[in-house]
Amino acid sequence: MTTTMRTTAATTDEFVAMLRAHSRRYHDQHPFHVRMNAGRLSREQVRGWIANRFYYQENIPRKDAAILSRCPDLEVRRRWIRRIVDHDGRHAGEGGIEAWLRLGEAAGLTREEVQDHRHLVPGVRFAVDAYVHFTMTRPWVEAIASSLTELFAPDLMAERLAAFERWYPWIAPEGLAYFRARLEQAPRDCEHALEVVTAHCRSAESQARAVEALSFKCDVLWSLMDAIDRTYPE
Ligand SMILES: O=C(O)c1cc(C(=O)O)c2c(n1)C(=O)C(=O)c1cc(C(=O)O)[nH]c1-2
Repeated sequence: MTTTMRTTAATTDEFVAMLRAHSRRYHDQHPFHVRMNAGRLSREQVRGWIANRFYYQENIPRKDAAILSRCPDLEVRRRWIRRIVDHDGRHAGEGGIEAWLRLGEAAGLTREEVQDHRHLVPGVRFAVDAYVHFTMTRPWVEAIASSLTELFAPDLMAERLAAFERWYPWIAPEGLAYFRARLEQAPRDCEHALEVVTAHCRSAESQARAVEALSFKCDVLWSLMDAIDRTYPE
Protein backbone atom coordinates (compact mmCIF):
# COMPACT_ATOMS: atom_id res chain seq x y z
CA MET A 1 0.00 0.00 0.00
CA THR A 2 1.44 3.40 -0.89
CA THR A 3 0.46 6.81 0.36
CA THR A 4 0.35 8.17 -3.20
CA MET A 5 -2.61 10.50 -3.50
CA ARG A 6 -5.69 8.81 -4.97
CA THR A 7 -8.06 10.98 -6.93
CA THR A 8 -11.23 9.17 -5.85
CA ALA A 9 -12.23 8.42 -2.30
CA ALA A 10 -11.67 4.90 -1.00
CA THR A 11 -14.62 2.95 0.38
CA THR A 12 -14.67 2.72 4.17
CA ASP A 13 -13.27 -0.82 4.02
CA GLU A 14 -10.44 0.21 1.70
CA PHE A 15 -9.68 3.24 3.85
CA VAL A 16 -9.53 1.10 7.01
CA ALA A 17 -7.24 -1.35 5.18
CA MET A 18 -4.94 1.56 4.23
CA LEU A 19 -4.76 2.59 7.88
CA ARG A 20 -4.24 -0.96 9.14
CA ALA A 21 -1.42 -1.49 6.63
CA HIS A 22 0.64 0.83 8.85
CA SER A 23 1.04 -2.03 11.30
CA ARG A 24 4.14 -2.78 9.22
CA ARG A 25 5.69 0.44 10.48
CA TYR A 26 4.63 0.01 14.10
CA HIS A 27 7.27 0.13 16.86
CA ASP A 28 6.64 -3.48 17.89
CA GLN A 29 9.17 -4.28 15.18
CA HIS A 30 11.80 -1.92 16.53
CA PRO A 31 14.97 -3.88 17.45
CA PHE A 32 14.77 -2.68 21.05
CA HIS A 33 11.20 -4.05 21.42
CA VAL A 34 12.22 -7.26 19.65
CA ARG A 35 15.03 -7.73 22.17
CA MET A 36 12.72 -6.78 25.04
CA ASN A 37 10.16 -9.42 24.09
CA ALA A 38 12.87 -12.03 23.58
CA GLY A 39 14.13 -11.49 27.14
CA ARG A 40 17.41 -10.03 25.98
CA LEU A 41 17.38 -6.74 27.89
CA SER A 42 19.45 -6.11 31.00
CA ARG A 43 17.89 -4.59 34.11
CA GLU A 44 19.47 -1.26 33.24
CA GLN A 45 17.94 -1.33 29.75
CA VAL A 46 14.46 -2.20 31.03
CA ARG A 47 14.71 0.59 33.62
CA GLY A 48 15.93 3.05 30.99
CA TRP A 49 12.94 2.21 28.79
CA ILE A 50 10.48 2.61 31.68
CA ALA A 51 11.97 5.93 32.80
CA ASN A 52 11.98 7.36 29.26
CA ARG A 53 8.56 6.06 28.28
CA PHE A 54 7.18 7.86 31.34
CA TYR A 55 7.47 11.11 29.38
CA TYR A 56 5.11 9.66 26.75
CA GLN A 57 2.67 8.55 29.46
CA GLU A 58 2.73 11.97 31.11
CA ASN A 59 2.00 13.76 27.87
CA ILE A 60 -0.83 11.60 26.55
CA PRO A 61 -3.50 13.41 28.62
CA ARG A 62 -2.11 16.77 27.45
CA LYS A 63 -2.50 15.73 23.82
CA ASP A 64 -6.00 14.42 24.55
CA ALA A 65 -6.85 17.75 26.18
CA ALA A 66 -5.56 19.47 23.03
CA ILE A 67 -7.87 17.31 20.94
CA LEU A 68 -10.81 18.09 23.24
CA SER A 69 -10.11 21.82 23.06
CA ARG A 70 -10.19 21.77 19.27
CA CYS A 71 -13.07 19.33 18.71
CA PRO A 72 -16.43 21.02 18.01
CA ASP A 73 -18.44 17.78 18.30
CA LEU A 74 -20.10 17.30 21.71
CA GLU A 75 -20.65 13.55 21.21
CA VAL A 76 -16.99 13.01 20.38
CA ARG A 77 -15.81 15.09 23.34
CA ARG A 78 -18.10 13.23 25.72
CA ARG A 79 -16.39 9.95 24.84
CA TRP A 80 -12.89 11.30 24.33
CA ILE A 81 -12.68 12.82 27.82
CA ARG A 82 -12.55 9.36 29.32
CA ARG A 83 -9.00 8.96 28.02
CA ILE A 84 -7.83 11.81 30.24
CA VAL A 85 -9.47 10.23 33.28
CA ASP A 86 -7.93 6.84 32.40
CA HIS A 87 -4.44 8.34 32.51
CA ASP A 88 -4.76 11.04 35.18
CA GLY A 89 -7.23 9.22 37.45
CA ARG A 90 -9.91 11.08 39.39
CA HIS A 91 -8.01 11.01 42.66
CA ALA A 92 -4.43 10.76 43.85
CA GLY A 93 -3.17 7.19 43.59
CA GLU A 94 -5.33 6.33 40.55
CA GLY A 95 -4.89 6.27 36.78
CA GLY A 96 -2.39 5.17 34.17
CA ILE A 97 0.37 7.64 35.06
CA GLU A 98 0.30 6.38 38.64
CA ALA A 99 0.30 2.78 37.33
CA TRP A 100 3.38 3.57 35.24
CA LEU A 101 5.16 4.98 38.31
CA ARG A 102 4.32 1.73 40.11
CA LEU A 103 5.78 -0.19 37.18
CA GLY A 104 8.95 1.84 37.69
CA GLU A 105 8.97 1.05 41.41
CA ALA A 106 8.41 -2.65 40.70
CA ALA A 107 11.46 -2.50 38.43
CA GLY A 108 13.61 -0.81 41.08
CA LEU A 109 13.28 2.86 40.11
CA THR A 110 12.19 5.46 42.66
CA ARG A 111 9.21 7.66 41.84
CA GLU A 112 11.45 10.70 42.16
CA GLU A 113 13.96 9.60 39.58
CA VAL A 114 11.18 8.87 37.10
CA GLN A 115 9.26 12.08 37.79
CA ASP A 116 12.22 14.45 37.72
CA HIS A 117 13.26 13.31 34.21
CA ARG A 118 16.87 12.71 35.17
CA HIS A 119 17.00 9.73 32.78
CA LEU A 120 15.01 11.42 29.98
CA VAL A 121 17.06 11.70 26.78
CA PRO A 122 16.66 14.50 24.22
CA GLY A 123 15.38 12.28 21.39
CA VAL A 124 12.51 10.96 23.50
CA ARG A 125 11.60 14.46 24.63
CA PHE A 126 11.64 15.72 21.02
CA ALA A 127 9.52 12.83 19.73
CA VAL A 128 6.88 13.18 22.44
CA ASP A 129 6.80 16.97 22.17
CA ALA A 130 6.33 16.62 18.40
CA TYR A 131 3.27 14.43 19.01
CA VAL A 132 1.70 16.93 21.42
CA HIS A 133 2.52 19.79 19.05
CA PHE A 134 0.92 17.90 16.14
CA THR A 135 -2.36 17.56 18.04
CA MET A 136 -2.29 21.24 19.01
CA THR A 137 -1.78 22.51 15.49
CA ARG A 138 -3.34 20.06 13.01
CA PRO A 139 -7.09 19.77 12.34
CA TRP A 140 -8.75 17.75 15.09
CA VAL A 141 -9.72 14.78 12.87
CA GLU A 142 -6.06 14.39 11.87
CA ALA A 143 -5.08 14.60 15.54
CA ILE A 144 -7.53 11.78 16.25
CA ALA A 145 -6.18 9.78 13.29
CA SER A 146 -2.69 10.03 14.79
CA SER A 147 -3.91 8.07 17.84
CA LEU A 148 -4.71 5.08 15.62
CA THR A 149 -1.40 3.37 16.33
CA GLU A 150 -3.48 1.97 19.17
CA LEU A 151 -5.04 -0.37 16.60
CA PHE A 152 -1.75 -2.25 16.78
CA ALA A 153 -1.01 -1.84 20.50
CA PRO A 154 -3.04 -4.72 22.05
CA ASP A 155 -0.99 -7.46 20.33
CA LEU A 156 2.23 -5.83 21.51
CA MET A 157 0.82 -5.36 25.01
CA ALA A 158 -0.17 -9.05 25.27
CA GLU A 159 3.25 -10.11 24.02
CA ARG A 160 4.96 -7.73 26.44
CA LEU A 161 2.95 -9.01 29.42
CA ALA A 162 3.92 -12.60 28.66
CA ALA A 163 7.54 -11.59 28.04
CA PHE A 164 7.83 -9.65 31.29
CA GLU A 165 6.37 -12.50 33.31
CA ARG A 166 8.69 -14.98 31.67
CA TRP A 167 11.97 -13.13 31.24
CA TYR A 168 11.98 -10.39 33.84
CA PRO A 169 10.67 -12.10 37.00
CA TRP A 170 12.64 -9.58 39.07
CA ILE A 171 9.88 -7.06 38.26
CA ALA A 172 7.15 -7.51 40.87
CA PRO A 173 3.97 -8.77 39.10
CA GLU A 174 1.79 -5.94 40.53
CA GLY A 175 3.93 -3.62 38.44
CA LEU A 176 2.37 -5.01 35.25
CA ALA A 177 -1.14 -3.69 36.01
CA TYR A 178 -0.69 -0.84 33.53
CA PHE A 179 -0.35 -3.25 30.59
CA ARG A 180 -3.35 -5.28 31.74
CA ALA A 181 -5.51 -2.16 31.86
CA ARG A 182 -4.40 -1.11 28.36
CA LEU A 183 -5.45 -4.49 26.96
CA GLU A 184 -9.04 -3.36 27.59
CA GLN A 185 -8.70 0.38 27.11
CA ALA A 186 -6.81 0.40 23.79
CA PRO A 187 -9.39 -1.59 21.76
CA ARG A 188 -12.24 0.55 23.10
CA ASP A 189 -10.33 3.77 22.40
CA CYS A 190 -9.24 2.93 18.89
CA GLU A 191 -12.69 1.65 17.94
CA HIS A 192 -14.03 5.11 18.76
CA ALA A 193 -11.16 6.87 16.98
CA LEU A 194 -11.70 4.74 13.89
CA GLU A 195 -15.43 5.53 13.95
CA VAL A 196 -14.70 9.27 14.03
CA VAL A 197 -12.02 9.14 11.34
CA THR A 198 -14.06 7.00 8.92
CA ALA A 199 -17.15 9.20 9.45
CA HIS A 200 -15.24 12.43 8.72
CA CYS A 201 -12.77 11.38 6.04
CA ARG A 202 -14.97 10.88 3.00
CA SER A 203 -12.79 12.49 0.33
CA ALA A 204 -9.54 11.17 -1.14
CA GLU A 205 -7.76 14.21 0.24
CA SER A 206 -9.01 13.89 3.82
CA GLN A 207 -8.32 10.14 3.75
CA ALA A 208 -4.76 10.79 2.59
CA ARG A 209 -4.27 13.30 5.41
CA ALA A 210 -5.50 10.76 7.99
CA VAL A 211 -3.08 8.16 6.62
CA GLU A 212 -0.26 10.73 6.81
CA ALA A 213 -1.17 11.53 10.41
CA LEU A 214 -0.92 7.85 11.31
CA SER A 215 2.36 7.63 9.43
CA PHE A 216 3.68 10.62 11.41
CA LYS A 217 2.73 8.88 14.66
CA CYS A 218 4.54 5.68 13.62
CA ASP A 219 7.61 7.91 13.13
CA VAL A 220 7.14 9.45 16.60
CA LEU A 221 7.09 6.02 18.26
CA TRP A 222 9.98 4.72 16.16
CA SER A 223 12.14 7.79 16.91
CA LEU A 224 11.41 7.42 20.60
CA MET A 225 12.61 3.82 20.51
CA ASP A 226 15.70 4.80 18.46
CA ALA A 227 16.66 7.32 21.13
CA ILE A 228 16.23 4.75 23.91
CA ASP A 229 18.14 2.11 21.93
CA ARG A 230 21.06 4.46 21.38
CA THR A 231 21.21 5.36 25.07
CA TYR A 232 21.07 1.76 26.31
CA PRO A 233 22.85 -0.22 23.56
CA GLU A 234 23.24 -3.99 23.46
O1 LIG B 1 3.44 0.59 24.99
C1 LIG B 1 3.09 0.79 23.83
O2 LIG B 1 3.59 0.18 22.88
C2 LIG B 1 2.05 1.80 23.59
C3 LIG B 1 1.80 2.29 22.33
C4 LIG B 1 0.84 3.30 22.17
C5 LIG B 1 0.61 3.74 20.81
O3 LIG B 1 0.58 2.89 19.90
O4 LIG B 1 0.52 4.93 20.55
C6 LIG B 1 0.16 3.79 23.29
C7 LIG B 1 0.45 3.18 24.52
N1 LIG B 1 1.37 2.21 24.67
C8 LIG B 1 -0.23 3.58 25.71
O5 LIG B 1 0.03 3.00 26.77
C9 LIG B 1 -1.20 4.59 25.66
O6 LIG B 1 -1.80 4.93 26.68
C10 LIG B 1 -1.43 5.24 24.44
C11 LIG B 1 -2.25 6.31 24.11
C12 LIG B 1 -2.02 6.55 22.79
C13 LIG B 1 -2.56 7.60 21.94
O7 LIG B 1 -1.94 7.90 20.92
O8 LIG B 1 -3.60 8.19 22.29
N2 LIG B 1 -1.15 5.64 22.31
C14 LIG B 1 -0.77 4.83 23.30
